[in-house]
Amino acid sequence: MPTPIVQASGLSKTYGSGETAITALDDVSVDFRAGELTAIMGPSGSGKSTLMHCIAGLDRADAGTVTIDGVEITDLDDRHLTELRRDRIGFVFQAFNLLPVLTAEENILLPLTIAGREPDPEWLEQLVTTIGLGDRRHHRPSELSGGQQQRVAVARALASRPAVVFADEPTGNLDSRSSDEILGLLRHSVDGLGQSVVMVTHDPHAASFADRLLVLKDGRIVHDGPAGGADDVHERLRETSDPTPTA
Ligand SMILES: Nc1ncnc2c1ncn2[C@@H]1O[C@H](COP(=O)(O)OP(=O)(O)OP(=O)(O)O)[C@@H](O)[C@H]1O
Repeated sequence: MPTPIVQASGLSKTYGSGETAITALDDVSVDFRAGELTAIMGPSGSGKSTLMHCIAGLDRADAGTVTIDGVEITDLDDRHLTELRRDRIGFVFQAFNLLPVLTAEENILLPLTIAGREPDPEWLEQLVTTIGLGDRRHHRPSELSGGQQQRVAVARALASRPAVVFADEPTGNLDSRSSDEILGLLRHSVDGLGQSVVMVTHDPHAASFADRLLVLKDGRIVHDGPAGGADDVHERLRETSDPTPTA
């Protein structure tokens, strides 16, 4: 078995203290393999964002360890953690977070520009071709549709050829057609470009694009298996939800 690209072990995180304390993560251990698209689902408040933020080095867990691409991030100081995030991790959020004064292509290159790194021209061309913007690569975000803006955000996340891309509700702001384009793009980034993606979503249809489905509940993983189709995802969510109260 190849070494996982992300390994999390014994992650726990509690917000607040005393009677009002909330356990957002309760001793979670999970590995993410390279070359896979994983969907993380679960009810509101089940700990999805907290898990993603802790494994992506955006937040620190109270206990446990996280290793990304062979580097244990738990021990890194803030400066090295920032560098690792910049160089080895791609992020896609629900809000596209593009800089309005830059063109699409400049936005894609921004993380490399900030890092003082030269883009790999072949990779850049492949990305721009993949997101299918054509001449619009020189347009500003305000001149692009929401779906096009998110395609730019996906290309930006992939620009540094990261070890892993974390996507938090990447289709939350999009209509169904644009959503499918973004999900197809994330799928292609895995199948065609050899990338690894971990995606938080509320949408069973979005999760059906994944290879693997994790379901969280009360800060614990209650299901881990192949994603299957949207009906299978619905069924896994039903199985892991609270039983309907019978009065
Ligand atoms: N900064 C915070 N301060 C206090 N409690 C928090 C904080 N962030 C999250 N929580 C709590 O931790 C628990 C897990 O939150 P988290 O945002 O990880 O859940 P989620 O599954 O991503 O929810 P959603 O689907 O609504 O985004 C929730 O009970 C939430 O209220």
